[in-house]
Amino acid sequence: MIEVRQLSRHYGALKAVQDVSFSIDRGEIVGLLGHNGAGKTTIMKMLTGYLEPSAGSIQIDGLDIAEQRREAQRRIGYLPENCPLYPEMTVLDALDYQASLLGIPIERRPAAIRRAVERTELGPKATATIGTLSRGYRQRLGVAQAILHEPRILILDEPTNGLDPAQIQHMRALVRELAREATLIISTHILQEVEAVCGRVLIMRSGRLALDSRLDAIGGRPRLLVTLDRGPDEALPVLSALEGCGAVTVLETKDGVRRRFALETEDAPALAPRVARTACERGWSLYALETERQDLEALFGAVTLERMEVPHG
Ligand SMILES: Nc1ncnc2c1ncn2[C@@H]1O[C@H](COP(=O)(O)OP(=O)(O)OP(=O)(O)O)[C@@H](O)[C@H]1O
Repeated sequence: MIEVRQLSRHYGALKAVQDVSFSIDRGEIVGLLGHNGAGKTTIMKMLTGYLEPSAGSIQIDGLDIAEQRREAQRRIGYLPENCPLYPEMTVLDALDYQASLLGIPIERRPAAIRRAVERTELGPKATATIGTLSRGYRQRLGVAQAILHEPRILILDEPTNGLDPAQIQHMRALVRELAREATLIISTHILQEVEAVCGRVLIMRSGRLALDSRLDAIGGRPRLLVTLDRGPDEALPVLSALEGCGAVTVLETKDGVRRRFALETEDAPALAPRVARTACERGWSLYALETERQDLEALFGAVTLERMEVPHG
């Protein structure tokens, strides 16, 4: 659905985006993650046809954005980072104006506007002037403008930026709702944003794509963490002998009584009940039994650890 090949964009000597390639299938929700200045907005502007790449190609639904820009843009809805809105217009006027810019025929506009208002729950503010809206409602209006023409691809730049926690919850619910009918790319520097709504993450670092991974693949195979009231001398031989258990590592001693062990295994859900049964049979106290997963935060930290300067020249 989206094919990006060796995309680069330079601003003078500054290499804002360098040699980035990825493809996105229909129905995916992809988080584009990176520190400030990593190149996220530059990529989004190129995907939406508002900025020309210095090198590389972008295909949207099989259309080359350099050659069939208008056609490709018709398939895309875009919420820019600072969505420009006219404060003196009402919500309905703004949507009507946007519908005309999008080329929606006049007879189809009322239905398109009604549907966008319903989906973004803007009904109570439909006749309010934009200048009186809260930040949350303005963002919803930005999204409503982006979905008026029912695009197959939605690109949202920092959709929860500046929202309060309740507004963030609402925006996330809206994003999930929108994803039922469209492919979504969401740019953010907030990890929780990606974990809350995305199935896949692209991490940018200094203009380059540092990681492209499905979220459920992050962290690899989880270890089983076991907290017992037994020391390594007693527990290690028993745990290591359990069916399906690989190497066992002693992690730490908790309060002098509880010990934590990490069990490597191909199948943590199958090993967990064996550990519980064995502890019970031996009269050990089992304080905790949990699977370990390297989370996105750890990964993001590792991938973006070196905050490299954007190279010049
Ligand atoms: N029009 C421009 N002219 C010159 N440099 C620019 C321009 N737009 C962006 N840059 C620079 O390109 C780099 C990438 O910027 P970009 O806005 O794409 O990053 P970002 O990841 O979206 O950051 P943020 O999270 O802060 O929005 C930055 O160093 C930025 O200063």
